[in-house]
Amino acid sequence: MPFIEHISYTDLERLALERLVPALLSHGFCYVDGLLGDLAGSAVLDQVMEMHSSGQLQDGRLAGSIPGVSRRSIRGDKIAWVSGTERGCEAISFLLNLIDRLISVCASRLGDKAIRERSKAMVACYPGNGAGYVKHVDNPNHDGRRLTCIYYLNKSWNPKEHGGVLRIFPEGKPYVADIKPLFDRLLIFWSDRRNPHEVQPSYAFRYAITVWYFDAEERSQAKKRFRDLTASTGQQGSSSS
Ligand SMILES: COc1ccc2cc(-c3cnc(C(=O)NCC(=O)O)c(O)c3)ccc2c1
Ligand SMILES: [Mn+2]
Repeated sequence: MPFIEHISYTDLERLALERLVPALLSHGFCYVDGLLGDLAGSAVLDQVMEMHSSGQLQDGRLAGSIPGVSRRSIRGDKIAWVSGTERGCEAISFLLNLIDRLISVCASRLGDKAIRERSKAMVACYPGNGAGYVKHVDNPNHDGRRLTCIYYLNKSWNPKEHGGVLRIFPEGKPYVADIKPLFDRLLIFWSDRRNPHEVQPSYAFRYAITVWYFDAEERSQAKKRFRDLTASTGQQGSSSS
């Protein structure tokens, strides 16, 4: 049996190991362009636009309401949650499967062996009326979300005209990172307080698909806290996204 001099990684694994993992460890965020290619990327875009035009995207909710402050002034997106098995989501399912494989390779190198599950995919459209999303942290209080992955779908996006830049304010760093929501771009960042971020006002339809990957231990602790809370207050626990 000849000695195998090298293990041939697939392009996906090479991308994860040589680009994504080093960037996540050093900067806490990274993005990849041309993830699916034009054909598959356009198939995902077509399915998202069909969801939008058929009225399947609803106003994005907030984790908690603030008296006297309109929800829209905080986040103006319209969203739908998909598992990928729905009819008309075949291309979205292909995308989710690819991101799952990418993250599973990364997780083993990020010291996060416990990343075993993720949220459903949040299909979002900022309607282009100047709405954005104020500066926030996705997971400020240990709800289990470890990585945020956002796949952008916006062809010929010009921030000067359309705005809609995602600005990340990496904790403790002297710079901000402005990420254009460009077609076939995948952005990955730590979901916790390391990465406060905002969506600047958008002046054209701005499509994205987001999935959050959970740290299994933190997620189960958060679910336990939620069960204890609802048991002690006697409220019906709402299903969390
Ligand atoms: C309680 O139910 C829900 C349901 C959905 C929720 C979605 C978000 C969310 C968080 N971050 C972003 C973001 O940062 N987007 C960056 C970009 O598009 O470039 C975004 O678009 C949406 C927050 C809270 C939610 C609560
Ligand atoms: Mn966010």
